[in-house]
Amino acid sequence: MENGVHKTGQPDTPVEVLVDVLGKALQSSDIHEVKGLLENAYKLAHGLDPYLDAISTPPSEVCQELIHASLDHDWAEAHNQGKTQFLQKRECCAGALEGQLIATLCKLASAKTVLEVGMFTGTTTLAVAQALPHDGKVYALEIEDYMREFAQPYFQRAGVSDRVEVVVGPASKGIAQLAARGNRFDLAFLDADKTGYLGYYNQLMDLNLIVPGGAIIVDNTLMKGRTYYPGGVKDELADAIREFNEVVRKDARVDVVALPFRDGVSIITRRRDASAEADDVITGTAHSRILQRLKLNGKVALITGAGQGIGRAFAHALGEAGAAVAVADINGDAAERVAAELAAKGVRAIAITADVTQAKECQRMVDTVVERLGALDIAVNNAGVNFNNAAEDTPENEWDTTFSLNTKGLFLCCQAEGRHMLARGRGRIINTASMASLLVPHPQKQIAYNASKAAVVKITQTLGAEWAGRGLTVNCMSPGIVNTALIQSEALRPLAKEWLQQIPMGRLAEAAIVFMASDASSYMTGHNLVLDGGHTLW
Ligand SMILES: C[S@@+](CC[C@H](N)C(=O)[O-])C[C@H]1O[C@@H](n2cnc3c(N)ncnc32)[C@H](O)[C@@H]1O
Repeated sequence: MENGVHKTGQPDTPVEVLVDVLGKALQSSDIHEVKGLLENAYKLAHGLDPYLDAISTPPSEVCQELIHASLDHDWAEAHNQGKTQFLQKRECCAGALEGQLIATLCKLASAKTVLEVGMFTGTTTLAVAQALPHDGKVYALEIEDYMREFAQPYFQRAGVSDRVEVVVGPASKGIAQLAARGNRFDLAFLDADKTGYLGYYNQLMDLNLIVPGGAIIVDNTLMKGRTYYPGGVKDELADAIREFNEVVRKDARVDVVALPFRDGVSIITRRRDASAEADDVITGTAHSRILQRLKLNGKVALITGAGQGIGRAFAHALGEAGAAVAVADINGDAAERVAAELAAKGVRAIAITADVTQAKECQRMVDTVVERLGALDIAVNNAGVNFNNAAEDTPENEWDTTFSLNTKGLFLCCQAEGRHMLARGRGRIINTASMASLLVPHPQKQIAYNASKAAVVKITQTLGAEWAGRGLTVNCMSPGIVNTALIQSEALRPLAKEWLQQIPMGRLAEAAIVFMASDASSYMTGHNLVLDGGHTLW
Protein backbone atom coordinates (compact mmCIF):
# COMPACT_ATOMS: atom_id res chain seq x y z
CA MET A 1 0.00 0.00 0.00
CA GLU A 2 1.30 3.47 -0.90
CA ASN A 3 1.81 5.94 1.90
CA GLY A 4 -0.88 8.46 0.90
CA VAL A 5 0.10 11.09 3.43
CA HIS A 6 3.65 11.31 2.21
CA LYS A 7 2.71 11.05 -1.44
CA THR A 8 0.42 14.02 -1.40
CA GLY A 9 2.16 16.31 1.08
CA GLN A 10 5.43 18.20 1.23
CA PRO A 11 8.62 16.18 1.75
CA ASP A 12 8.45 15.26 5.41
CA THR A 13 11.48 13.11 6.20
CA PRO A 14 15.19 13.41 5.35
CA VAL A 15 14.74 10.70 2.67
CA GLU A 16 11.74 12.49 1.17
CA VAL A 17 13.68 15.75 1.09
CA LEU A 18 16.54 13.87 -0.58
CA VAL A 19 14.16 12.46 -3.17
CA ASP A 20 12.78 15.92 -3.79
CA VAL A 21 16.20 17.55 -4.15
CA LEU A 22 17.59 14.80 -6.40
CA GLY A 23 14.39 14.82 -8.49
CA LYS A 24 14.88 18.54 -9.09
CA ALA A 25 18.53 17.96 -9.99
CA LEU A 26 17.53 15.30 -12.52
CA GLN A 27 15.10 17.68 -14.16
CA SER A 28 17.43 20.67 -14.27
CA SER A 29 19.67 21.35 -17.22
CA ASP A 30 21.51 24.16 -15.42
CA ILE A 31 24.82 22.64 -14.29
CA HIS A 32 25.27 25.20 -11.46
CA GLU A 33 21.80 24.49 -10.16
CA VAL A 34 22.44 20.73 -10.39
CA LYS A 35 25.69 21.11 -8.47
CA GLY A 36 23.99 23.16 -5.76
CA LEU A 37 21.20 20.59 -5.46
CA LEU A 38 23.70 17.71 -5.31
CA GLU A 39 25.62 19.51 -2.61
CA ASN A 40 22.41 19.84 -0.60
CA ALA A 41 21.64 16.17 -1.11
CA TYR A 42 25.18 15.15 -0.10
CA LYS A 43 25.10 17.16 3.12
CA LEU A 44 21.67 15.85 4.01
CA ALA A 45 22.71 12.21 3.54
CA HIS A 46 26.21 12.63 4.96
CA GLY A 47 25.05 14.30 8.15
CA LEU A 48 22.33 11.81 9.07
CA ASP A 49 24.24 9.10 10.95
CA PRO A 50 26.60 11.46 12.79
CA TYR A 51 23.60 13.51 13.89
CA LEU A 52 21.77 10.39 15.13
CA ASP A 53 24.93 9.45 17.05
CA ALA A 54 25.17 12.95 18.49
CA ILE A 55 21.62 12.97 19.82
CA SER A 56 21.67 9.39 21.19
CA THR A 57 23.14 8.28 24.51
CA PRO A 58 26.67 7.01 23.87
CA PRO A 59 27.55 3.44 24.85
CA SER A 60 29.46 2.72 28.04
CA GLU A 61 33.17 3.54 28.16
CA VAL A 62 34.19 -0.13 27.84
CA CYS A 63 31.81 -0.56 24.93
CA GLN A 64 33.29 2.49 23.18
CA GLU A 65 36.78 1.06 23.65
CA LEU A 66 35.63 -2.25 22.18
CA ILE A 67 34.12 -0.45 19.19
CA HIS A 68 37.41 1.40 18.60
CA ALA A 69 39.45 -1.79 18.98
CA SER A 70 37.13 -3.54 16.48
CA LEU A 71 37.45 -0.73 13.94
CA ASP A 72 41.22 -0.34 14.36
CA HIS A 73 42.05 -4.05 14.26
CA ASP A 74 44.03 -5.36 11.29
CA TRP A 75 41.52 -7.98 10.15
CA ALA A 76 43.49 -8.81 6.97
CA GLU A 77 46.52 -9.64 9.08
CA ALA A 78 44.44 -11.71 11.51
CA HIS A 79 43.16 -13.71 8.55
CA ASN A 80 46.62 -14.07 6.99
CA GLN A 81 47.89 -15.46 10.28
CA GLY A 82 45.07 -18.00 10.25
CA LYS A 83 43.42 -16.51 13.33
CA THR A 84 40.10 -16.13 11.50
CA GLN A 85 38.63 -18.63 9.05
CA PHE A 86 37.14 -15.85 6.93
CA LEU A 87 38.41 -12.42 5.98
CA GLN A 88 36.50 -10.23 8.44
CA LYS A 89 35.93 -6.53 7.91
CA ARG A 90 35.66 -3.59 10.28
CA GLU A 91 32.24 -2.81 8.72
CA CYS A 92 30.92 -5.98 10.32
CA CYS A 93 30.78 -4.07 13.61
CA ALA A 94 27.18 -2.88 13.94
CA GLY A 95 28.41 0.17 15.86
CA ALA A 96 27.28 2.29 18.76
CA LEU A 97 23.85 3.35 17.56
CA GLU A 98 22.66 -0.10 16.59
CA GLY A 99 23.97 -1.58 19.83
CA GLN A 100 22.02 1.07 21.70
CA LEU A 101 18.90 0.26 19.69
CA ILE A 102 19.06 -3.46 20.48
CA ALA A 103 19.86 -2.75 24.14
CA THR A 104 16.93 -0.33 24.33
CA LEU A 105 14.56 -2.89 22.80
CA CYS A 106 15.78 -5.39 25.40
CA LYS A 107 14.94 -2.90 28.15
CA LEU A 108 11.51 -2.17 26.64
CA ALA A 109 10.76 -5.88 26.41
CA SER A 110 12.06 -6.41 29.99
CA ALA A 111 14.20 -9.10 28.37
CA LYS A 112 16.08 -11.60 30.49
CA THR A 113 17.41 -13.98 27.85
CA VAL A 114 18.63 -12.73 24.48
CA LEU A 115 20.09 -14.53 21.48
CA GLU A 116 22.53 -12.85 19.12
CA VAL A 117 23.20 -14.70 15.90
CA GLY A 118 26.54 -13.42 14.60
CA MET A 119 28.49 -11.71 17.39
CA PHE A 120 31.61 -10.39 15.62
CA THR A 121 33.64 -8.58 18.35
CA GLY A 122 30.70 -8.39 20.75
CA THR A 123 29.93 -4.67 20.80
CA THR A 124 26.16 -5.26 20.64
CA THR A 125 26.54 -8.26 22.95
CA LEU A 126 28.15 -6.00 25.54
CA ALA A 127 25.55 -3.24 25.19
CA VAL A 128 22.79 -5.85 25.62
CA ALA A 129 24.49 -7.54 28.59
CA GLN A 130 24.76 -4.18 30.32
CA ALA A 131 21.05 -3.57 29.74
CA LEU A 132 19.96 -6.93 31.18
CA PRO A 133 19.08 -7.59 34.81
CA HIS A 134 21.86 -9.27 36.81
CA ASP A 135 20.33 -12.71 36.31
CA GLY A 136 19.86 -12.11 32.57
CA LYS A 137 21.90 -13.76 29.84
CA VAL A 138 22.85 -13.08 26.26
CA TYR A 139 23.81 -16.11 24.17
CA ALA A 140 26.04 -14.99 21.30
CA LEU A 141 26.60 -17.34 18.37
CA GLU A 142 29.79 -16.85 16.37
CA ILE A 143 31.62 -19.00 13.88
CA GLU A 144 35.05 -17.52 14.66
CA ASP A 145 36.68 -18.63 17.91
CA TYR A 146 38.98 -15.58 17.58
CA MET A 147 36.01 -13.26 18.29
CA ARG A 148 35.42 -14.87 21.66
CA GLU A 149 39.06 -14.24 22.65
CA PHE A 150 38.78 -10.70 21.31
CA ALA A 151 35.61 -9.84 23.23
CA GLN A 152 36.09 -11.68 26.53
CA PRO A 153 38.45 -9.16 28.24
CA TYR A 154 35.97 -6.37 27.55
CA PHE A 155 33.06 -8.42 28.97
CA GLN A 156 35.20 -9.01 32.04
CA ARG A 157 36.17 -5.37 32.43
CA ALA A 158 32.52 -4.34 32.16
CA GLY A 159 31.68 -6.90 34.87
CA VAL A 160 29.17 -8.76 32.69
CA SER A 161 31.02 -11.96 31.72
CA ASP A 162 28.56 -14.02 33.78
CA ARG A 163 25.76 -12.53 31.65
CA VAL A 164 27.32 -13.63 28.33
CA GLU A 165 27.73 -17.09 26.86
CA VAL A 166 29.55 -17.25 23.52
CA VAL A 167 28.72 -20.36 21.53
CA VAL A 168 31.37 -20.91 18.86
CA GLY A 169 30.44 -22.69 15.64
CA PRO A 170 27.96 -22.42 12.78
CA ALA A 171 24.87 -20.56 14.00
CA SER A 172 22.39 -23.25 12.89
CA LYS A 173 24.21 -25.73 15.11
CA GLY A 174 24.35 -23.23 17.97
CA ILE A 175 20.61 -22.58 17.79
CA ALA A 176 19.91 -26.34 17.78
CA GLN A 177 22.20 -26.83 20.79
CA LEU A 178 20.52 -24.07 22.80
CA ALA A 179 17.08 -25.40 21.83
CA ALA A 180 18.06 -28.89 23.00
CA ARG A 181 19.18 -27.37 26.31
CA GLY A 182 15.69 -25.86 26.69
CA ASN A 183 16.75 -22.23 26.22
CA ARG A 184 14.06 -19.77 25.12
CA PHE A 185 14.59 -16.11 24.28
CA ASP A 186 12.75 -12.85 24.90
CA LEU A 187 14.56 -11.34 21.97
CA ALA A 188 16.78 -12.61 19.16
CA PHE A 189 19.05 -10.44 17.00
CA LEU A 190 19.86 -11.92 13.58
CA ASP A 191 23.10 -10.49 12.23
CA ALA A 192 25.25 -13.35 10.84
CA ASP A 193 25.62 -14.57 7.23
CA LYS A 194 22.74 -13.13 5.21
CA THR A 195 22.16 -16.27 3.16
CA GLY A 196 21.54 -18.11 6.42
CA TYR A 197 18.84 -15.75 7.76
CA LEU A 198 15.88 -17.74 6.47
CA GLY A 199 17.18 -20.94 8.03
CA TYR A 200 17.79 -19.23 11.40
CA TYR A 201 14.35 -17.60 11.29
CA ASN A 202 12.68 -20.95 10.56
CA GLN A 203 14.59 -22.63 13.37
CA LEU A 204 13.55 -19.93 15.85
CA MET A 205 9.91 -20.04 14.78
CA ASP A 206 9.46 -23.77 14.22
CA LEU A 207 11.16 -24.73 17.47
CA ASN A 208 9.22 -22.04 19.38
CA LEU A 209 12.40 -20.48 20.69
CA ILE A 210 10.95 -16.99 21.12
CA VAL A 211 8.71 -16.58 24.17
CA PRO A 212 5.18 -15.16 23.65
CA GLY A 213 5.49 -11.39 23.45
CA GLY A 214 9.14 -11.68 22.38
CA ALA A 215 10.69 -10.46 19.13
CA ILE A 216 13.22 -11.23 16.43
CA ILE A 217 15.22 -8.19 15.32
CA VAL A 218 16.91 -8.53 11.97
CA ASP A 219 19.76 -6.39 10.67
CA ASN A 220 20.56 -5.46 7.05
CA THR A 221 17.04 -5.98 5.73
CA LEU A 222 17.67 -3.19 3.18
CA MET A 223 21.07 -4.57 2.11
CA LYS A 224 22.33 -1.13 1.18
CA GLY A 225 19.16 -0.50 -0.83
CA ARG A 226 19.90 -3.36 -3.23
CA THR A 227 16.80 -5.24 -2.04
CA TYR A 228 14.58 -2.72 -3.86
CA TYR A 229 17.04 -1.21 -6.35
CA PRO A 230 19.42 -3.86 -7.66
CA GLY A 231 20.92 -1.42 -10.18
CA GLY A 232 21.28 -4.21 -12.68
CA VAL A 233 23.75 -6.15 -10.49
CA LYS A 234 23.25 -9.88 -9.82
CA ASP A 235 23.60 -10.06 -6.11
CA GLU A 236 23.40 -13.19 -3.96
CA LEU A 237 23.17 -11.30 -0.65
CA ALA A 238 20.42 -8.92 -1.76
CA ASP A 239 18.52 -11.85 -3.29
CA ALA A 240 18.73 -13.75 0.00
CA ILE A 241 17.53 -10.77 2.04
CA ARG A 242 14.75 -10.01 -0.45
CA GLU A 243 13.51 -13.58 -0.22
CA PHE A 244 13.79 -13.47 3.57
CA ASN A 245 11.78 -10.23 3.75
CA GLU A 246 9.07 -11.67 1.51
CA VAL A 247 8.78 -14.94 3.45
CA VAL A 248 8.49 -13.09 6.76
CA ARG A 249 5.93 -10.64 5.36
CA LYS A 250 3.74 -13.54 4.24
CA ASP A 251 4.18 -15.63 7.38
CA ALA A 252 0.74 -15.61 9.07
CA ARG A 253 2.38 -16.36 12.43
CA VAL A 254 4.04 -12.96 12.72
CA ASP A 255 3.77 -9.20 12.34
CA VAL A 256 6.79 -7.35 10.99
CA VAL A 257 7.78 -3.71 10.83
CA ALA A 258 10.73 -2.69 8.66
CA LEU A 259 12.65 0.42 9.69
CA PRO A 260 15.02 2.48 7.53
CA PHE A 261 17.48 2.52 10.43
CA ARG A 262 21.11 2.13 9.34
CA ASP A 263 21.09 -0.75 6.80
CA GLY A 264 17.46 -1.60 7.57
CA VAL A 265 16.21 -3.22 10.74
CA SER A 266 13.08 -5.37 10.83
CA ILE A 267 11.26 -6.13 14.06
CA ILE A 268 9.26 -9.36 13.99
CA THR A 269 6.74 -10.32 16.66
CA ARG A 270 4.64 -13.46 16.91
CA ARG A 271 0.87 -12.99 16.59
CA ARG A 272 -1.56 -14.27 19.18
CA ASP A 273 -4.51 -16.38 18.11
CA ALA A 274 -7.22 -13.76 17.49
CA SER A 275 -9.77 -16.19 16.03
CA ALA A 276 -13.33 -16.17 17.33
CA GLU A 277 -12.86 -19.67 18.73
CA ALA A 278 -9.85 -18.65 20.81
CA ASP A 279 -10.95 -18.59 24.44
CA ASP A 280 -9.53 -16.70 27.44
CA VAL A 281 -7.07 -19.48 28.15
CA ILE A 282 -5.45 -18.89 24.77
CA THR A 283 -5.77 -15.11 24.58
CA GLY A 284 -5.38 -14.33 28.29
CA THR A 285 -8.25 -12.97 30.40
CA ALA A 286 -9.75 -9.93 28.64
CA HIS A 287 -7.10 -10.38 25.91
CA SER A 288 -4.43 -9.30 28.35
CA ARG A 289 -1.19 -11.22 28.66
CA ILE A 290 -0.43 -12.40 32.16
CA LEU A 291 2.56 -10.06 32.47
CA GLN A 292 0.41 -7.15 31.32
CA ARG A 293 -2.13 -8.02 33.99
CA LEU A 294 0.57 -7.46 36.57
CA LYS A 295 1.02 -3.87 35.42
CA LEU A 296 -0.49 -1.16 37.59
CA ASN A 297 -0.49 1.68 35.05
CA GLY A 298 -3.20 4.22 35.78
CA LYS A 299 -3.74 2.87 39.32
CA VAL A 300 -3.26 4.84 42.53
CA ALA A 301 -1.71 3.11 45.53
CA LEU A 302 -1.55 4.24 49.16
CA ILE A 303 0.93 2.62 51.54
CA THR A 304 0.98 3.36 55.26
CA GLY A 305 4.20 2.99 57.20
CA ALA A 306 5.98 3.61 53.89
CA GLY A 307 8.71 5.88 55.27
CA GLN A 308 11.03 2.93 55.87
CA GLY A 309 11.46 -0.84 55.85
CA ILE A 310 9.00 -3.10 54.08
CA GLY A 311 6.53 -0.24 53.43
CA ARG A 312 9.21 1.69 51.53
CA ALA A 313 9.95 -1.46 49.48
CA PHE A 314 6.20 -1.83 48.73
CA ALA A 315 6.07 1.80 47.57
CA HIS A 316 8.97 1.24 45.17
CA ALA A 317 7.58 -2.05 43.85
CA LEU A 318 4.10 -0.61 43.20
CA GLY A 319 5.57 2.53 41.64
CA GLU A 320 7.83 0.47 39.36
CA ALA A 321 4.81 -1.57 38.31
CA GLY A 322 3.19 1.65 37.09
CA ALA A 323 1.05 2.97 39.96
CA ALA A 324 1.03 6.52 41.27
CA VAL A 325 2.02 6.24 44.92
CA ALA A 326 0.96 7.99 48.10
CA VAL A 327 3.65 7.45 50.74
CA ALA A 328 2.04 7.76 54.18
CA ASP A 329 3.92 7.75 57.46
CA ILE A 330 3.67 9.30 60.90
CA ASN A 331 7.20 10.55 60.25
CA GLY A 332 6.60 13.22 57.61
CA ASP A 333 10.30 13.65 56.76
CA ALA A 334 10.67 9.92 56.07
CA ALA A 335 7.55 9.97 53.86
CA GLU A 336 8.95 12.97 51.94
CA ARG A 337 12.28 11.19 51.44
CA VAL A 338 10.63 8.08 49.98
CA ALA A 339 8.33 10.18 47.77
CA ALA A 340 11.43 11.98 46.46
CA GLU A 341 13.16 8.62 45.75
CA LEU A 342 10.13 7.57 43.75
CA ALA A 343 9.90 10.87 41.86
CA ALA A 344 13.58 10.51 40.90
CA LYS A 345 12.66 7.19 39.25
CA GLY A 346 9.80 8.82 37.35
CA VAL A 347 7.02 7.60 39.64
CA ARG A 348 4.19 10.06 40.39
CA ALA A 349 4.36 10.22 44.17
CA ILE A 350 3.11 12.29 47.09
CA ALA A 351 3.94 12.19 50.79
CA ILE A 352 1.28 12.27 53.51
CA THR A 353 1.93 12.64 57.22
CA ALA A 354 -0.73 10.72 59.12
CA ASP A 355 -1.25 9.05 62.49
CA VAL A 356 -3.44 6.12 61.49
CA THR A 357 -4.54 5.35 65.05
CA GLN A 358 -7.09 8.17 64.65
CA ALA A 359 -10.21 7.66 62.50
CA LYS A 360 -10.19 11.30 61.42
CA GLU A 361 -6.58 11.07 60.28
CA CYS A 362 -7.35 7.93 58.26
CA GLN A 363 -10.20 9.70 56.54
CA ARG A 364 -8.06 12.78 55.87
CA MET A 365 -5.34 10.53 54.44
CA VAL A 366 -7.76 8.85 52.00
CA ASP A 367 -9.34 12.19 51.08
CA THR A 368 -5.88 13.63 50.35
CA VAL A 369 -5.02 10.72 48.06
CA VAL A 370 -8.29 11.06 46.16
CA GLU A 371 -7.97 14.83 45.92
CA ARG A 372 -4.34 14.85 44.78
CA LEU A 373 -4.09 11.62 42.77
CA GLY A 374 -7.69 11.32 41.55
CA ALA A 375 -8.79 8.06 43.22
CA LEU A 376 -7.63 5.18 45.39
CA ASP A 377 -7.29 1.75 43.77
CA ILE A 378 -4.79 -0.05 45.99
CA ALA A 379 -4.38 0.42 49.73
CA VAL A 380 -1.59 -1.28 51.64
CA ASN A 381 -2.08 -1.04 55.39
CA ASN A 382 1.36 -1.67 56.67
CA ALA A 383 2.04 0.67 59.60
CA GLY A 384 2.78 -1.35 62.72
CA VAL A 385 4.84 -1.58 65.91
CA ASN A 386 6.45 -4.39 67.85
CA PHE A 387 7.68 -4.48 71.44
CA ASN A 388 9.52 -7.37 73.03
CA ASN A 389 8.45 -8.38 76.50
CA ALA A 390 7.62 -11.61 78.24
CA ALA A 391 3.86 -12.11 78.65
CA GLU A 392 3.99 -11.79 82.44
CA ASP A 393 5.90 -8.51 82.18
CA THR A 394 3.97 -6.89 79.32
CA PRO A 395 2.65 -3.55 80.56
CA GLU A 396 -0.93 -2.61 79.81
CA ASN A 397 0.08 0.46 77.80
CA GLU A 398 2.31 -1.68 75.57
CA TRP A 399 -0.66 -3.90 74.76
CA ASP A 400 -2.81 -0.82 74.08
CA THR A 401 -0.21 0.89 71.89
CA THR A 402 0.30 -2.26 69.83
CA PHE A 403 -3.40 -2.90 69.32
CA SER A 404 -4.15 0.77 68.76
CA LEU A 405 -1.89 0.79 65.66
CA ASN A 406 -1.57 -2.81 64.42
CA THR A 407 -5.23 -3.73 64.82
CA LYS A 408 -7.56 -0.78 65.42
CA GLY A 409 -5.52 1.59 63.22
CA LEU A 410 -5.41 -0.96 60.44
CA PHE A 411 -9.18 -1.46 60.68
CA LEU A 412 -9.78 2.32 60.61
CA CYS A 413 -7.67 2.54 57.45
CA CYS A 414 -9.64 -0.31 55.86
CA GLN A 415 -12.85 1.46 56.78
CA ALA A 416 -11.90 4.82 55.24
CA GLU A 417 -10.38 3.17 52.16
CA GLY A 418 -13.24 0.70 51.86
CA ARG A 419 -15.90 3.42 51.85
CA HIS A 420 -14.22 5.12 48.89
CA MET A 421 -13.67 1.84 47.06
CA LEU A 422 -17.20 0.54 47.71
CA ALA A 423 -18.60 3.74 46.20
CA ARG A 424 -16.50 3.11 43.06
CA GLY A 425 -17.24 -0.62 43.03
CA ARG A 426 -13.59 -1.62 42.88
CA GLY A 427 -10.36 -1.73 44.85
CA ARG A 428 -7.67 -3.82 46.44
CA ILE A 429 -6.82 -3.73 50.13
CA ILE A 430 -3.69 -5.49 51.31
CA ASN A 431 -2.91 -5.70 55.01
CA THR A 432 0.46 -6.52 56.46
CA ALA A 433 -0.01 -9.36 58.95
CA SER A 434 2.96 -11.50 59.94
CA MET A 435 3.97 -15.12 60.20
CA ALA A 436 3.42 -14.40 63.90
CA SER A 437 -0.26 -14.85 63.04
CA LEU A 438 0.51 -18.55 62.49
CA LEU A 439 3.31 -19.47 64.85
CA VAL A 440 4.90 -18.07 67.97
CA PRO A 441 8.22 -16.61 66.82
CA HIS A 442 11.10 -17.28 69.16
CA PRO A 443 13.31 -16.64 71.04
CA GLN A 444 11.95 -13.09 71.24
CA LYS A 445 8.83 -12.62 73.35
CA GLN A 446 6.09 -10.44 71.83
CA ILE A 447 2.62 -11.49 72.93
CA ALA A 448 0.92 -8.22 72.03
CA TYR A 449 2.38 -8.20 68.52
CA ASN A 450 1.51 -11.86 67.88
CA ALA A 451 -2.08 -11.37 69.03
CA SER A 452 -2.46 -8.10 67.08
CA LYS A 453 -1.29 -9.77 63.87
CA ALA A 454 -3.60 -12.77 64.35
CA ALA A 455 -6.41 -10.20 64.58
CA VAL A 456 -5.26 -8.67 61.28
CA VAL A 457 -5.92 -12.00 59.59
CA LYS A 458 -9.45 -12.16 61.03
CA ILE A 459 -10.16 -8.52 60.04
CA THR A 460 -8.96 -9.38 56.53
CA GLN A 461 -11.10 -12.51 56.29
CA THR A 462 -14.16 -10.67 57.56
CA LEU A 463 -13.78 -7.70 55.20
CA GLY A 464 -12.89 -10.04 52.34
CA ALA A 465 -16.19 -11.88 52.88
CA GLU A 466 -18.32 -8.77 53.53
CA TRP A 467 -17.05 -6.87 50.48
CA ALA A 468 -16.52 -9.80 48.11
CA GLY A 469 -19.57 -9.16 45.94
CA ARG A 470 -18.94 -5.42 45.72
CA GLY A 471 -15.79 -5.27 43.64
CA LEU A 472 -13.25 -5.22 46.47
CA THR A 473 -10.68 -7.78 47.43
CA VAL A 474 -9.13 -7.70 50.88
CA ASN A 475 -6.09 -9.86 51.54
CA CYS A 476 -3.18 -9.88 53.90
CA MET A 477 0.35 -11.11 53.69
CA SER A 478 2.35 -12.78 56.40
CA PRO A 479 6.00 -12.17 55.72
CA GLY A 480 8.65 -13.97 57.69
CA ILE A 481 11.54 -11.91 58.95
CA VAL A 482 12.17 -9.08 56.52
CA ASN A 483 15.59 -7.76 55.64
CA THR A 484 15.27 -4.17 56.90
CA ALA A 485 17.79 -1.74 58.35
CA LEU A 486 16.57 -2.80 61.80
CA ILE A 487 17.51 -6.43 61.17
CA GLN A 488 20.93 -5.31 59.92
CA SER A 489 21.53 -3.32 63.11
CA GLU A 490 24.32 -4.35 65.48
CA ALA A 491 21.81 -5.01 68.28
CA LEU A 492 19.74 -7.50 66.29
CA ARG A 493 22.57 -9.25 64.46
CA PRO A 494 22.92 -12.24 66.87
CA LEU A 495 19.15 -12.71 66.86
CA ALA A 496 18.99 -12.48 63.05
CA LYS A 497 21.61 -15.26 62.86
CA GLU A 498 19.43 -17.47 65.05
CA TRP A 499 16.32 -16.68 62.97
CA LEU A 500 18.09 -17.62 59.76
CA GLN A 501 18.69 -21.08 61.21
CA GLN A 502 14.94 -21.44 61.73
CA ILE A 503 14.14 -20.73 58.07
CA PRO A 504 14.31 -23.72 55.71
CA MET A 505 15.30 -21.42 52.82
CA GLY A 506 18.03 -19.87 54.98
CA ARG A 507 17.36 -16.29 53.87
CA LEU A 508 15.15 -13.38 54.83
CA ALA A 509 11.71 -12.64 53.41
CA GLU A 510 10.72 -11.21 50.06
CA ALA A 511 7.21 -10.02 49.23
CA ALA A 512 4.59 -10.46 46.49
CA ILE A 513 2.93 -7.07 46.70
CA VAL A 514 2.60 -6.42 42.95
CA PHE A 515 0.77 -9.71 42.38
CA MET A 516 -1.58 -8.95 45.29
CA ALA A 517 -2.25 -5.42 43.96
CA SER A 518 -2.78 -6.42 40.34
CA ASP A 519 -5.53 -7.90 38.17
CA ALA A 520 -3.62 -11.18 38.27
CA SER A 521 -4.92 -11.81 41.81
CA SER A 522 -8.53 -10.78 41.10
CA TYR A 523 -10.03 -14.07 42.37
CA MET A 524 -8.21 -13.99 45.72
CA THR A 525 -9.90 -12.47 48.74
CA GLY A 526 -9.78 -12.90 52.50
CA HIS A 527 -6.50 -14.73 52.02
CA ASN A 528 -3.42 -14.70 54.22
CA LEU A 529 -0.48 -15.09 51.85
CA VAL A 530 2.41 -16.58 53.79
CA LEU A 531 5.86 -15.53 52.53
CA ASP A 532 8.24 -17.00 55.04
CA GLY A 533 10.78 -19.16 53.21
CA GLY A 534 9.17 -22.18 54.87
CA HIS A 535 9.61 -20.74 58.40
CA THR A 536 6.16 -21.86 59.56
CA LEU A 537 6.79 -25.39 58.28
CA TRP A 538 9.43 -26.20 60.88
C1 LIG B 1 27.75 -8.47 10.79
S1 LIG B 1 28.76 -9.37 11.83
C2 LIG B 1 27.94 -9.31 13.34
C3 LIG B 1 27.99 -7.99 13.99
C4 LIG B 1 27.54 -8.00 15.43
N1 LIG B 1 26.24 -8.56 15.59
C5 LIG B 1 27.56 -6.59 15.97
O1 LIG B 1 26.49 -6.15 16.48
O2 LIG B 1 28.58 -5.92 15.91
C6 LIG B 1 28.51 -11.01 11.33
C7 LIG B 1 29.22 -12.05 12.17
O3 LIG B 1 28.62 -13.29 11.88
C8 LIG B 1 29.60 -14.29 11.89
N2 LIG B 1 29.11 -15.39 11.08
C9 LIG B 1 29.05 -15.51 9.74
N3 LIG B 1 28.53 -16.67 9.37
C10 LIG B 1 28.22 -17.33 10.50
C11 LIG B 1 27.65 -18.59 10.77
N4 LIG B 1 27.26 -19.41 9.81
N5 LIG B 1 27.49 -18.94 12.06
C12 LIG B 1 27.87 -18.11 13.06
N6 LIG B 1 28.42 -16.92 12.85
C13 LIG B 1 28.59 -16.52 11.59
C14 LIG B 1 30.82 -13.61 11.31
O4 LIG B 1 31.98 -14.28 11.69
C15 LIG B 1 30.69 -12.21 11.86
O5 LIG B 1 31.46 -12.09 13.03
